[in-house]
Amino acid sequence: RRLPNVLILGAMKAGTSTMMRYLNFHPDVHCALMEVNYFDKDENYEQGPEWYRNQMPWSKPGKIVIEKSPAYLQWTKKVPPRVLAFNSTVKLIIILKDPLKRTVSHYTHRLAVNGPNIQKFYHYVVNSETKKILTDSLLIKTSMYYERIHDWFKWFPQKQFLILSGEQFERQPWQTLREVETFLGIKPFFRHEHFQYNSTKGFFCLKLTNKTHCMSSNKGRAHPAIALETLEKLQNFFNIENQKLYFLLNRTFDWP
Ligand SMILES: Nc1ncnc2c1ncn2[C@@H]1O[C@H](COP(=O)(O)OS(=O)(=O)O)[C@@H](OP(=O)(O)O)[C@H]1O
Repeated sequence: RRLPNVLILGAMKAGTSTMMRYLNFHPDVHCALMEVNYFDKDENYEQGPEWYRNQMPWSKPGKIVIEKSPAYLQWTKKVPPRVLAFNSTVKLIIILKDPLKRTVSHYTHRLAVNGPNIQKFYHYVVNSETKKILTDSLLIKTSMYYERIHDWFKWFPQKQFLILSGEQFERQPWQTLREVETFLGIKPFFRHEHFQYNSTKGFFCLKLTNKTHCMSSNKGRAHPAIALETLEKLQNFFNIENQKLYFLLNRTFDWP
């Protein structure tokens, strides 16, 4: 077992599990298929690097080992200095998706995990007294990409990051995977003809041999209807956040 030389930091609900599932088929890659949460959870970090290594898959020398824990793009004060102390040359991948859609997906995830009796979406994202956006709520904090990535850029040079569009990954996974292959310096493996659109799921599935690999039913869930007023309020908030992100990265994404 070898320690990872690539981390997928997040964002939670931006397509990170699908990315890991696909990359694990690449002959030069081994992926840890569980989220290890080594750098964010103190009780794991305190176990030390040997513990971390033992959570990794078996791997052959010279291959790429990838771990992903989307919490690494949530706890961005604590995690980056720990990662720097671990490996200053580690490659870092981030997938971003329209922050409004990501926030609703995050809430949908909570509904699925905790049941229908949790608070309404509005109460997770807006302070009902001040009517201000709850920037400390994990649902919002995770979608504040400018802040999260800016925190990471304090510790690692930009050239160590690959920042991907979750929308492009959904529409043309073969293209996004080619970007990853180039970034990792591994041979091109995934091709357009390996992907079949599944109209029931509403997503592409990977077909390498005669077996088709679709994500399970907890990926690509139907989202609950959210009041238009709440969505507009959030969109106004994210418009400003997104502009800051575009300036930081010197590129735009196709979000409204
Ligand atoms: N091929 C394929 N199949 C199914 N789902 C796909 C796929 N590609 C991307 N997605 C999107 O991935 C979203 C879940 O993101 P993550 O895997 O990052 O979630 S998690 O953080 O690991 O819980 C998931 O979000 P929801 O639609 O809210 O379930 C999908 O939008």
